[in-house]
Amino acid sequence: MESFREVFALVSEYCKKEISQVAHSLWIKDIEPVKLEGSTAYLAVRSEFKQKILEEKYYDLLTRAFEEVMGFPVDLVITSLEPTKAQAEEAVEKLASCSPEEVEKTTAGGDYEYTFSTFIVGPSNKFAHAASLAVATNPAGAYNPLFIYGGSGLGKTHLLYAICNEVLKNKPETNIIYVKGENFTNELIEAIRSESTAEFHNKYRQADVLLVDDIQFIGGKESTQEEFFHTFNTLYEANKQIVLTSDRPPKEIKTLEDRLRTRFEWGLLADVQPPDFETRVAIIRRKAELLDIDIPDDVAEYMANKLKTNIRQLEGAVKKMKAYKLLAGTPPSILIAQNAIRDILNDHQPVPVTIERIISEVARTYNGVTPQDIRSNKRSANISSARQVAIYIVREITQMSMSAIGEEFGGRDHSTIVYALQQVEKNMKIDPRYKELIEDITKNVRNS
Ligand SMILES: Nc1ncnc2c1ncn2[C@@H]1O[C@H](COP(=O)(O)OP(=O)(O)OP(=O)(O)O)[C@@H](O)[C@H]1O
Repeated sequence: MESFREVFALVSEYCKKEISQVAHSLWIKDIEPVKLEGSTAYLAVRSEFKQKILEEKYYDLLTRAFEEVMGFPVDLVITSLEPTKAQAEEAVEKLASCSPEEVEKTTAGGDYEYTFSTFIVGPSNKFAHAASLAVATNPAGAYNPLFIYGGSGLGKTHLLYAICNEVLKNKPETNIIYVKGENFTNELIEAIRSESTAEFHNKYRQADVLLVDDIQFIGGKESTQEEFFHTFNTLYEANKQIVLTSDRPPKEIKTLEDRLRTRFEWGLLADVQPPDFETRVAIIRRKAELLDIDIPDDVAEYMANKLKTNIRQLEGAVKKMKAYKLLAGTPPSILIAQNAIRDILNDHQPVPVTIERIISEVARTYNGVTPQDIRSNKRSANISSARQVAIYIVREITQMSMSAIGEEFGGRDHSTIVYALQQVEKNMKIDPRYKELIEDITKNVRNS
């Protein structure tokens, strides 16, 4: 028996080289080598789900690995065992440290479409929902533009896609363009670089419905705002529907040009707020249904009490419960919910903002300046100014030491960094627009 364990250790090693580490630790590592009878190898796993995955996805790999190790072809028989309590506890422990991507893999197939029918309506979002539905059933005939704003994970993107799906259902030939504010900027930069701005204009100005997610990202970016202004006017005058989302209302996007701000306010502003308790419970039930898992009422209520501000987190917790059930064989309970919620809250700690992100956000704001320019020694006024702003924001957000910042910006010394910080602080005092620009870039970096 011991020797079969040793054989399997080699098989496992072989597999490790062939697949990702995550896949290996999730599917192969815990396989129990039961016995070898003649040329048949018996393996056991702790759930039917794992057994199914192994049979469907890893059977060939395991067969190859056995043949490689044993020197002759081997038949595989994979069975599933009910987990013992200790095994279940161990699995819970292991799952607690799974990344969202790993959990995502185990719940793959539970995806649903972002439509109005999968959107749960409650007091916190009923206005935005009604406005979106009106726009979807009667594009450019209800509210134009529709501007939806609110915190992260509260359903703005879901509503945009729901509009898109509904419009296409009623009129499949509609030319709908969905774009993220950040990508609109990137595409424009690319179009300018490759001298294809005419195509860029045409693409956006031919939309029947234009949906822009996270429009706040165009704030402070001159040519993007200019371009968007003309796109907006063309579409609006041609009676085409425009829907925008943002993490804040137009008046709070400080670096948005006034002419855009007023246009964004021409139609309807609709906010989405964090859902109340009943809506949270309803969302958990609906997500559980979509993922085909039973969550008892007391467990759903417990979860709704703990996760209050972000629907993405509620959804994540339901997915975790499903993963626990599939991988560890443990059905939803308050205990399991506690684990799932702890993971979710840990997973959603703000991701450390990287210097890369700050530099590219600053570069996007300064026309004609690239991230490479910011890190370089070039001294043109525009580049130096962008570099100073990047240095200031890096210091603000990361609290890194001056010399560490100097290293990041092409080996500059401590005094150069101090000088940059002083310059930015001085400019912020004398120029309110400059100050707003810096505040907006900082917000964008933090919220992205
Ligand atoms: N009312 C709702 N009913 C059902 N699911 C919802 C609801 N609101 C949000 N969700 C789900 O929560 C998740 C996050 O929603 P979404 O991506 O739309 O948020 P967002 O407001 O666009 O967030 P961000 O600003 O961070 O992009 C999605 O999976 C979405 O389906």
